[in-house]
Amino acid sequence: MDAAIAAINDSADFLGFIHFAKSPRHLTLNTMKDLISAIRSVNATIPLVSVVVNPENDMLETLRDEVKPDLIQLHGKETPQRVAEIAALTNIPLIKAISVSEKSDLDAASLYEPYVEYMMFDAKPPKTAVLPGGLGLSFDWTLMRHHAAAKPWFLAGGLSSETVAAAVKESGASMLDISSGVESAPGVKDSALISGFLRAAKSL
Ligand SMILES: O=C(O)c1ccccc1N[C@@H]1O[C@H](COP(=O)(O)O)[C@@H](O)[C@H]1O
Repeated sequence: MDAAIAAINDSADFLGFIHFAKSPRHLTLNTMKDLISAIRSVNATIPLVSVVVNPENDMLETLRDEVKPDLIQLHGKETPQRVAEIAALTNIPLIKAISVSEKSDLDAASLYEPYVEYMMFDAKPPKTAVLPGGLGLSFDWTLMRHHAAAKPWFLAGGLSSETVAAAVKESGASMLDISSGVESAPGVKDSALISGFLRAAKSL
């Protein structure tokens, strides 16, 4: 909660919460529900995002009916058809994350755009990685330069207050997403790092 308050005080535009058991940032749906409710009692307007990976319908129904985030971020290998189903099932605006290591990884993005509010482009994890994101890995940001997008998109992966200026310059991103770059240890958000990142990003 302290990190969320720090981010709100430093004018973050979104807050995200991870539901993925293998992650050091994992929150149960009950904990996420309580946290979302607590944050809404101090700030009713900041959009709150539940981050999930290849979710089953029963979990999505719990998100929709109990957790009630403003957005759901899909950070797995969901196909465009599955994203369409999730949009219809939840009626909650979606963010679809795409893993990128080369230009051709961007080709599929347009297939998702009819069903989502935002796209996200994150570094492709190594095959051996346990997590699909949150690894602090970046990709060649210049790949985004000529990407023709019909929906607004976030740049994610390996961002920090040190890298953000180059990331924005090279990618042309206007929306950024950060996780491990504002942590003092895996899963431990650091208010000073959050402030430093938001100051650096908003000064660009
Ligand atoms: O952070 C995690 O543990 C995680 C687990 C499962 C799916 C996504 C996850 N993180 C997301 O990955 C990107 C980039 O993170 P980073 O800045 O490179 O650490 C971001 O959207 C996280 O929310």
